Amino acid sequence: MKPTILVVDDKPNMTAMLAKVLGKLGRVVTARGVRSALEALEREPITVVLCDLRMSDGDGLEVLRAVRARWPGVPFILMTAYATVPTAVQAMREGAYDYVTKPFETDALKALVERALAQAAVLHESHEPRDVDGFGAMIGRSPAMRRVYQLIERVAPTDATVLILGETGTGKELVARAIHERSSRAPSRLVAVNCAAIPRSLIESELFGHARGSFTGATSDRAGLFEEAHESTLFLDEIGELRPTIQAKLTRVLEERSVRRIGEPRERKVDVRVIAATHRDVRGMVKAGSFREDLWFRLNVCVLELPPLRERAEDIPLLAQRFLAERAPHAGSSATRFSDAALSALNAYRWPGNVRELRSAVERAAIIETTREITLGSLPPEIQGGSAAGATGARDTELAKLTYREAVDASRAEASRRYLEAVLKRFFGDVTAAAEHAGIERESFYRLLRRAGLSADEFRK
Ligand SMILES: Nc1ncnc2c1ncn2[C@@H]1O[C@H](COP(=O)(O)OP(=O)(O)OP(=O)(O)O)[C@@H](O)[C@H]1O
Repeated sequence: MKPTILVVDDKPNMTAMLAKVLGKLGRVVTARGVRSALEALEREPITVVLCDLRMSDGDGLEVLRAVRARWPGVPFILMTAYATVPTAVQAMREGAYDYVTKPFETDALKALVERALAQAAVLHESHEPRDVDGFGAMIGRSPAMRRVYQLIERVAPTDATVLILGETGTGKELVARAIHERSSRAPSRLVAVNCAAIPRSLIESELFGHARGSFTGATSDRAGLFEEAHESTLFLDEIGELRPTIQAKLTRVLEERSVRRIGEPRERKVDVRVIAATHRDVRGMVKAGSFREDLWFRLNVCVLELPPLRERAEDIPLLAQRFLAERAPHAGSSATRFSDAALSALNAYRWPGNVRELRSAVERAAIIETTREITLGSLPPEIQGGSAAGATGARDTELAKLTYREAVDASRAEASRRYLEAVLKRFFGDVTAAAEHAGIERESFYRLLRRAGLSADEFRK
């Protein structure tokens, strides 16, 4: 549902200007005074109110009081001249979301309204969640996931920058796609980039583009991903991996809404909605000085946190069942359900690789299993855990059910995971050092980690 912004001012040129500026963020409804503002609030659902203080038929504070009393979830922003700032402070005490002093910068006002819209989305989330099993490609019916779905619905139609936080494999990319698909930018392709997978020396040119000859290897002019995502959405995954210099440049692009290719003096306007994601603790990084505070302020307009799978264990059987139903036919398996022991092992496991790890565990089990029921023995050893049936003896009989190729592939995957864990442990989660030691490119190392459902973070603690 598109958010509705109510703009209240008795000067027609002001309402017209604001309607134009805020039109990108949602539907704008205008009112010329206190009475017509209250009528609009009665008439239709309003998401955010932006209201002048002094109007010919009364005072903005009257509107504020009515909003606080009857629509308490609707953020209220007061517009005021410098001379009346004490009244604005009074308005804040009475529960206004914020105030702006006239004359104001339109960009700053837009950013403020965006924040208020995001706040309205968060408040809305506390309303009764609908009873659903999933949302688009996302599966899950836990209250935590239903809140995520509601937030997606609320922020999608706004142009607000969104930051998605969550451990590896929690579905950050799925969320980014869901937001894009529900936005007015959906007809254009979402441009996605994993910042950790691009070599450090290339990331600046990859994002912002370059002019021919601007560095060795720049043999032709090249547009960056920001330009490629013009009029669409740019998904910046693993944003916590960006170096401070790139963070600074990114902040500037978000502020100015224009990019400068490396080696080019001119600015190019871009209309891009940014959705960023990271599995890192950015708040901690800001405190530690490794993530720029100004970029954090730009990104935290709307923060969407995805819970780790172990904190929404009620979703595990549902996810496992769906993944099995999807996979079994392709794997030539007749398995349609899980044994009780297998289900309780799935429920008890910690899932450091979250949904991605669950999906690959189920897919692997579907290949191994020859009966109609996935048994404990078909699950990866770390998931079988300490349970007696999961002891090595049982594994050999399971192994014997496989073809040679399946058995070797499964052991290779296991050996790879054990090796990755061991080197990450040795280098305390420092991927660059671990990859160098392993003799593998950093990007390939990340790919292997993903495949194994591992996160370097686990080893940093
Ligand atoms: N709620 C969910 N329902 C169904 N599938 C999911 C869900 N969450 C994640 N997945 C699946 O898990 C895998 C990982 O998801 P995704 O790539 O979105 O995670 P991520 O958080 O972006 O991971 P990373 O931080 O490693 O990039 C994908 O195969 C995705 O389809």
